[in-house]
Amino acid sequence: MIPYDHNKWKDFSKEENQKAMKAALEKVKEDLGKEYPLLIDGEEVYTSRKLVSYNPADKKQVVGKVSMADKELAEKAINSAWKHFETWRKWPAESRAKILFKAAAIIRRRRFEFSAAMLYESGKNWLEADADTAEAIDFLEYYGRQMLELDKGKPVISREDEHNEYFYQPMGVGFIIPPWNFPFAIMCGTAVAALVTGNTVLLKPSEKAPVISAKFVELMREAGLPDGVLQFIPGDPKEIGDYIVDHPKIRFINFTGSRATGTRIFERAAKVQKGQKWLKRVVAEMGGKDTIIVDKDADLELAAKSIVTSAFGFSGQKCSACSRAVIHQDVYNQVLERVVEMTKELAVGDPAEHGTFMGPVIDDIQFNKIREYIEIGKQEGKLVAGGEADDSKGYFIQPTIFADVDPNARIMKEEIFGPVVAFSKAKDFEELLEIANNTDYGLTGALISRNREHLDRARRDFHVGNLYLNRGCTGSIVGLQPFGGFNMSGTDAKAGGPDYLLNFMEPKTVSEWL
Ligand SMILES: NC(=O)c1ccc[n+]([C@@H]2O[C@H](COP(=O)([O-])OP(=O)(O)OC[C@H]3O[C@@H](n4cnc5c(N)ncnc54)[C@H](O)[C@@H]3O)[C@@H](O)[C@H]2O)c1
Ligand SMILES: N[C@@H](CCC=O)C(=O)O
Repeated sequence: MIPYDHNKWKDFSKEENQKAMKAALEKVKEDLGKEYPLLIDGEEVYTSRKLVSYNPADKKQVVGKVSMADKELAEKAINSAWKHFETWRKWPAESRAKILFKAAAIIRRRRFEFSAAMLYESGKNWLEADADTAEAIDFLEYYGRQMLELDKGKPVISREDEHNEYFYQPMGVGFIIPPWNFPFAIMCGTAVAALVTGNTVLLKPSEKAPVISAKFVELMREAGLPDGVLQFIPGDPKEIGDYIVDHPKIRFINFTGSRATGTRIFERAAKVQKGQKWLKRVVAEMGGKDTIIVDKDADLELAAKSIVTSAFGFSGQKCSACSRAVIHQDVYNQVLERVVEMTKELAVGDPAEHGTFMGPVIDDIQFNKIREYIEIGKQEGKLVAGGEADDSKGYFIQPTIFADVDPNARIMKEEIFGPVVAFSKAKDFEELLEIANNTDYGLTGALISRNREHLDRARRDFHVGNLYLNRGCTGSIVGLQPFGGFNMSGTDAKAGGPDYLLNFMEPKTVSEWL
């Protein structure tokens, strides 16, 4: 087998890629408004209640309608998943991995189509959508190979008359709860990690991006995933979320999303329910309040570029987004001016247009929340760019910068999840680090510096799960930068890393007296 290699992003300066993307956007347009079923026990189920998915760049355009599960259907899905666990867990690891490799191959052949579907549903621009599709392929290829390795177990010591073994086995039925912002990559990665390890799962997609999940389910079936292994149960999280999390027959939960939902799930899952025979395992990857710090001797052009791309890529709707820029006082004005200059050049508009840097935010809820934070920002700092918002057609917010913000201000501490970055000044490197570490979170961060001693200090003392030196703080790649954060950013499961699959397996020791 060829070794794992990260899928390179498409170069949209090439005419062939531009043509392919335009053709895919036209093709996918024909599918807009289509209805998608649930998948329970291998059967497609259409229900009368639907999640209606709208294009955030054109809120009248319906992307698709996805059937909704209720508690009764969720119960059916749990029972079916246990039934099929009995066969799936015995499949050879290699056969399970081959389904992932096949799925990756199908996506590669239809790459632009998946990206186009995501663009309509989530408002990602061409490059962000392509990177999301590439990451989904990476997860499939990487986890498939990781499983083949894990299947060998780990060596333990035997004795003369005693043979000892240590290996990993699947756990049972898992509940997969992805966010909407990496609607393909994270949804696919969190699901297939649990599947390739031999578990059966219930996948409840985000209500804000159910269509791309429905397409993923079609894809996995096409790739040969047997019936009943993946139960697809979109629905209202308020109606079925707690019910499934609390259910005594759920063995583990793989959640990615906000701190509020993650901590709720973590607490509820800790309670042992009547009839429950295990302690539930919970992976909860949550939010961030990520900082780029700039040292006095830094490459200032690199600093400005890193801040702009990390703060405003995909309208700041990444858990890794730079929402705080903390700059050494000696270079503060220069960096701020350059960032404002670059920001004013960003193309904001319809993501379907080639060349758009920033599309809309996902929906009215996020739109209103971000606008509220912009108002708070006006009290807490000096608005030096953006601040305007327009929801007449889609949910557009201009890239926004606040200067001279106190390190303890709300916009410096709370996750906004939108195109808003706050600037603070620090007197020396100690203070840069101190401010960087002053939130409840600990997901990503970056230091721009030419000082080797400071780079080494940051490596040890900048308390984030993903630290970047002399580059921006977004854009982790499967197998290259395993991803996950400290503190209130979650359980640090490190998606796309060599330890991730262990979250969905239990190690077993077998000792035989000879
Ligand atoms: N750390 C990471 O790797 C990572 C990656 C992507 C996004 N995020 C974070 O995710 C958040 C944005 O995503 P979001 O808006 O989809 O988050 P969210 O918490 O609103 O929703 C996440 C998922 O949880 C579900 N959910 C909501 N209530 C539930 C309940 N009671 N029981 C079960 N499921 C429930 C939702 O339907 C959705 O599928 C941000 O905070 C972002 O930082 C983190
Ligand atoms: N892994 C992504 C962030 C995922 C969260 O939104 C990045 O590194 O930018």
